[in-house]
Amino acid sequence: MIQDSTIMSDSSVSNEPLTLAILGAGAWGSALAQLARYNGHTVHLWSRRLDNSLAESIDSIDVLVSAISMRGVAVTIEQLQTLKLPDKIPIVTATKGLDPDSTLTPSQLWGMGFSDHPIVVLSGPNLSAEIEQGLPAATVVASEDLEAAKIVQQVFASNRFRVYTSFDPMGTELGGTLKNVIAIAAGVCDGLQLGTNAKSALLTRALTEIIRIGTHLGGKTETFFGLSGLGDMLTTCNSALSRNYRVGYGLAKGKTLEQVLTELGSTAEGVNTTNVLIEIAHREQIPIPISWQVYQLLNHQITPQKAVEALMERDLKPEFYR
Ligand SMILES: NC(=O)C1=CN([C@@H]2O[C@H](COP(=O)(O)OP(=O)(O)OC[C@H]3O[C@@H](n4cnc5c(N)ncnc54)[C@H](OP(=O)(O)O)[C@@H]3O)[C@@H](O)[C@H]2O)C=CC1
Ligand SMILES: O=C(CO)COP(=O)(O)O
Repeated sequence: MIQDSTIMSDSSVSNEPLTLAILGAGAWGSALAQLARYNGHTVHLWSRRLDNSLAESIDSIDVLVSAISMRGVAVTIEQLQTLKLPDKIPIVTATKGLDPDSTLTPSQLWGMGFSDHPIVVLSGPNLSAEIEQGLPAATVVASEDLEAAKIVQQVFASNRFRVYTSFDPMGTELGGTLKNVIAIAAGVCDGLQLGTNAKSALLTRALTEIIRIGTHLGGKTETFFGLSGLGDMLTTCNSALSRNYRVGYGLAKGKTLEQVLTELGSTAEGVNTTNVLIEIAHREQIPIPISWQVYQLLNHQITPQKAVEALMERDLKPEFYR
């Protein structure tokens, strides 16, 4: 029998200290910087607010990591294209969002902007506050270029952060992105105190919905059952640390969206993602009933209570189609 250690060991990837640029010094960029430094790597952390230039930050780096919110991705790619990025280094995208102008994912934008570089998606159940406390967590690094994924795996993997590789960047990225919409619904469910049965039904049907549209967009079914899919959905939908969950919870408690977002004071990607997702679903004719209720709620077209009623009163059907 082949031993697990035989399958896992990989001597082709070196453990030597590397130099990284991490773009985005918000909650996630800072946590990723802490993980890389814990492994002895040098990190140039860049954001608009910090007093360092983008050109200096990418000088002589081995890996580029983007942990910028969705709204900053396209503009940062444009800025980087005017600079000299070291040849062929892996570009890691850790953003969970959809671009409102093109409806593309961050990895698609990076791939179009830097077609000579391997693109690696990093995504999983990774609440930054828990990671910064040193609590154990796991994630996925996915790329069509396995060697690049293995380099990124070595950069971040440690006794507190377990990193798996995957060949499915689209599925990995969409799992982390689409669950933010469902986290808003989960926050509503808990804010309205609908109970554990309702929450389980919501999350289970939401997974079916994510798989329906996620596979249509190119993700693999099994990826959505993994860490970056179901795993991240469970984390985000069950934690008050999640900003998307807090959006839904606040709306259920009668706050306005504007009030909730002001109180959060940081990125809740699910709000923008919902709008873009509905545009994609209409274009591609894919039914996504839970996300549709979230969309109506965020756009002041329905109350939280009416959204629940609408989901409960849909046409009856088999759970699975053959
Ligand atoms: N926090 C978490 O637990 C996790 C977050 N993520 C994802 O990571 C991404 C970032 O989240 P997070 O760090 O929490 O968010 P924050 O709000 O804490 O930080 C956002 C970062 O994006 C930068 N940014 C925003 N707009 C622009 C712009 N127009 N141009 C350049 N930079 C910009 C900000 O720059 P500046 O500092 O200059 O304002 C800041 O560094 C999101 O997509 C999120 O879904 C993924 C996993 C875990
Ligand atoms: O993606 C996350 C955890 O994996 C972070 O969730 P929030 O953006 O909702 O805080």
